Amino acid sequence: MQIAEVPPPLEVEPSRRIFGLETEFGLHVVAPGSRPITPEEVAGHLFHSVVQWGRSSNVFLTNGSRLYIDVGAHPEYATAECDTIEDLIALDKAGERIVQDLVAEGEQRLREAGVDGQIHLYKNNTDSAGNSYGCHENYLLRRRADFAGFGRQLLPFLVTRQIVTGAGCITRTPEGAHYSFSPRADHMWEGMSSATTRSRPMINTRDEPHANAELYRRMHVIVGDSTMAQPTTLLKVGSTDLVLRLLEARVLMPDLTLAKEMQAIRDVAHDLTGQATVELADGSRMTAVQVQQAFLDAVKSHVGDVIERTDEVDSILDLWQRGIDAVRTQDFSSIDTELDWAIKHKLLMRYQDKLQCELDDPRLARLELAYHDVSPERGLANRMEAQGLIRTLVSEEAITRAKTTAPETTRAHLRGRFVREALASGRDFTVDWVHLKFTGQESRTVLLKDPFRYEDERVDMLLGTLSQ
Ligand SMILES: Nc1ncnc2c1ncn2[C@@H]1O[C@H](COP(=O)(O)OP(=O)(O)OP(=O)(O)O)[C@@H](O)[C@H]1O
Ligand SMILES: [Mg+2]
Repeated sequence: MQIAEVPPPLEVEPSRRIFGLETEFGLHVVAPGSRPITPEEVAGHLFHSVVQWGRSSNVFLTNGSRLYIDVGAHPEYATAECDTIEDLIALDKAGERIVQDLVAEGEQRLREAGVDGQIHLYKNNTDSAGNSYGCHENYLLRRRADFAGFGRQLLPFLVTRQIVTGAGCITRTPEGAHYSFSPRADHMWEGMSSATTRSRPMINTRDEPHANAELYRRMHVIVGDSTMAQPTTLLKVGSTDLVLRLLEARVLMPDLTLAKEMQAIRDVAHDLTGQATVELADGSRMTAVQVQQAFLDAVKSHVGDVIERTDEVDSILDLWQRGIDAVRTQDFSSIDTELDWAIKHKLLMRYQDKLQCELDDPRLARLELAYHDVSPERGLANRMEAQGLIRTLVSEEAITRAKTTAPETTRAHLRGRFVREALASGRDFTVDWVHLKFTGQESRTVLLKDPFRYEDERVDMLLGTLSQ
């Protein structure tokens, strides 16, 4: 394999970061009276058109993102590298639209195969069989960072951030049902490790930076819930980014190391009052509200020095504080159009009241599921957004553009251009996060080790060969 010479990395401001979100979607068919049908068969029909143009069920799109079928027949969409949270939200929402666009043809092909059914795609974290699937967050870090130390300091933050950024869920137990902050919390097995399947950790430490490994690492956070409401995504990624910025600047942070992370994440999830305490390594106890407030205070005290004040930083801090206050005061009205768990809680309480039923009533379970349906018509979150009941941060035009166009200020721009022009030319090609190549012996592989570089002569030359 010939590899074109790699240019030196760009000098970028230390505050610039690359973000990416990976989402696994739940796939479900409603086909009463039909023959048995496996998830693999449904996934095959759903991805038929993708395989037609991409010759694989694992493709990169013109928006720089990756779309594929993961184990367990879950469609997965991994956003392209973004260097702003606004781009990330637009690309994340674009992913919902992209998978939903496959549904009509998938249903048509199902009918041809003798199954008259509706395909539903859910951006949620558990299925009815109790399996859990995730939304993974990726944050670029500088290599000199003390990765393990950062992870340890980040864990108390990740364990407790669910009180603001959780998706909310009805938890059923032998003693009855209750509402919890996070559907993902019960499915985490350990704090940090390099395995995702065997023992599901909150931070995956596998060292695969998808970038120049001498300069960068990728923090792969797998404890988060999939978020529907755009402000929840902003807060989830934005607050984590701000805490990482403090760690990178090595400012003194309170030591909130937890004694038992797994116990803590479950206790916090199941206590909507925010009063349950977690045990710290030094034997003291704090509530989740106090832990989150300590992180928020640390961040606030460095706005103006370590953290540059921007409108976005202000809106993250404002929502973060309102979220904590809502749990502390048990008055959720100031966040119930912005934070998923509170939006869903309000919706479910209203229907429970109307139906005069218990919380474990199947009609409420259906409502909860419908919240996560990515269909614009059937999905409740989407319909609530359209009615102004859920706040949005990016325009529908920006989301539509993000379905086909990559962010302009990261490596994804080069990948998007390459995929677009290669598809138009009909030449076979292979692409991943760091490589671009036309298939064939004579073609060079372009190695894109710098995720911040969005212009590159080698890519121009490679694409120039198309017109020769
Ligand atoms: N250098 C980087 N820093 C941070 N995020 C990155 C970087 N390069 C790529 N990403 C993001 O990481 C995510 C990678 O998703 P993908 O599902 O392909 O990866 P993976 O976690 O490596 O693998 P898998 O899911 O197959 O185990 C994407 O969202 C992408 O935008
Ligand atoms: Mg992945």
